[in-house]
Amino acid sequence: MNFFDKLHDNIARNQSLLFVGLDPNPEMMPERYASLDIMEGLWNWLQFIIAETADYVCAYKPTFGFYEALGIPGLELLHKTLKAIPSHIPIILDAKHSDLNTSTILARTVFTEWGVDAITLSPYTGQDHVAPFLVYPDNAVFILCCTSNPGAESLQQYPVTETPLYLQVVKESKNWGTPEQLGLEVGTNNPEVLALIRAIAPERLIMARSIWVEGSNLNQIVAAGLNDNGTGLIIPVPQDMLSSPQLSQEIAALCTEINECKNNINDENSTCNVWLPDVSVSNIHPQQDLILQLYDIGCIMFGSFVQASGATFPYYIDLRKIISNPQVFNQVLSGYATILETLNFDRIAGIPYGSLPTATGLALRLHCPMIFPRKEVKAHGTRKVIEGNYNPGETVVVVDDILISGKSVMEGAEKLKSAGLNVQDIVVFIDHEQGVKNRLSQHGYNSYAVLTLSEITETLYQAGRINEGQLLAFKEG
Ligand SMILES: O=P(O)(O)OC[C@H]1O[C@H](OP(=O)(O)OP(=O)(O)O)[C@H](O)[C@@H]1O
Ligand SMILES: O=C(O)c1cc(=O)[nH]c(=O)[nH]1
Repeated sequence: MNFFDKLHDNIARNQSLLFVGLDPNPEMMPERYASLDIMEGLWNWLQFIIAETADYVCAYKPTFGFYEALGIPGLELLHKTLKAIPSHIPIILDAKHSDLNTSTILARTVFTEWGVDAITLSPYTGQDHVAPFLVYPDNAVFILCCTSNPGAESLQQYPVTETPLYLQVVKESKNWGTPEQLGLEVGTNNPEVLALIRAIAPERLIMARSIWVEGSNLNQIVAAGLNDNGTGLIIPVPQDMLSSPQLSQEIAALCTEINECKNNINDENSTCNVWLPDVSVSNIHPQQDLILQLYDIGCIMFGSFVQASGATFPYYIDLRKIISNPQVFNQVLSGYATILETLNFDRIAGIPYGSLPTATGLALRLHCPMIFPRKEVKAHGTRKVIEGNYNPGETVVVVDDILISGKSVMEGAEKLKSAGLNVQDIVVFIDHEQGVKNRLSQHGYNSYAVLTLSEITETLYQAGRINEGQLLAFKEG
């Protein structure tokens, strides 16, 4: 089970948004363990914390640095601790790792050997450093975008008047991984900061930190951090509580308090206008995150472009770029897969060249053989029109990236039909609309699209990515 599902199962099972830090910090170890050898004292304390809290948490978060600081016995203690955590509870290793050369090996070690579910990472070394952790589909990362350290403010808030760096980190990191694989670590007790981040990242899981300082308003923090569905936020148990001999009673009470707070907010939908930024959250498209990422990686361009049909449009949609962004590519494949799973077929055919990587990805994801009709037949070699093996009479689903006039998919489908294959269903990522589906239907094809061009343009407009003039350019095509 992937991290996201495991976390949500546990939130539901324990009715808790709380996560507990499992930190063998000798300075915080309660007096009652002081007579023991230090490693034994820390181990007893950690076991006590797990036993007392396992029914009240959604996740555990061991901090790597505390274990490292104890040397070899510390690493042994980490392994014992990881093993002692009940297997249904997800583990977030707090490593804030950002050492480029070691990412690949550390990702493999923590995810495949240590059984860690998620890890915290620093963003400063960019996607290059995060990507090695995201090749494990069942695991996740939390990107540190903001801390409560006073000394960090001059960096985080820079430049004060425009988008401060911490919000830029949020925007940028959204391009690195899917909402299921990439969450945000947010250290603040300021609900305004949390609300600004939530407005930019409505779909991301937020791991709150540093909220338990004097004067914090729990209700405002929870209201600012929850997403539109009243979820998407996990909250730390205060460090002091973990030293208490009555830990289970105290954490149960805190859990109840947070749930009451959450339920009241969700019931009243009482997000407070005083600190909610002026961002419209109504009518958010379920694929908003993906649409914005496609725009941000340059798949949607403005300018005078000649189309395959010979017409000139004031824009061009270039979905070929997705292959260079594995996270985006993966989400695009999921969009297609949701439709393909409802259809019956023996093989998948991609339309060259743009859709060959997509068809390949889908063939691998759905464990289905692939073929493709060639664009041009070679004058050497086998001179085949269709590449790949197939048997006449089989049913083929055709996959292409975009329907503009529908000419390319129909030509491809005709080649497949000439070889004795049945083609009825055509699945594309974007339907340019303008009646092309009807045209395909008149030729006997059912067509399905993950997104329509108008859904994309409306979403980009609402999110402020394109202006009115650009919106009109799309509408008037
Ligand atoms: O509906 P249509 O009017 O046919 O336009 C859409 C087609 O155009 C593009 O391919 P293109 O011809 O640019 O070739 P490529 O994929 O090889 O780059 C795109 O990949 C579609 O297949
Ligand atoms: O050739 C076209 O018409 C065309 C292809 C494509 O990928 N995107 C687009 O906007 N037009």
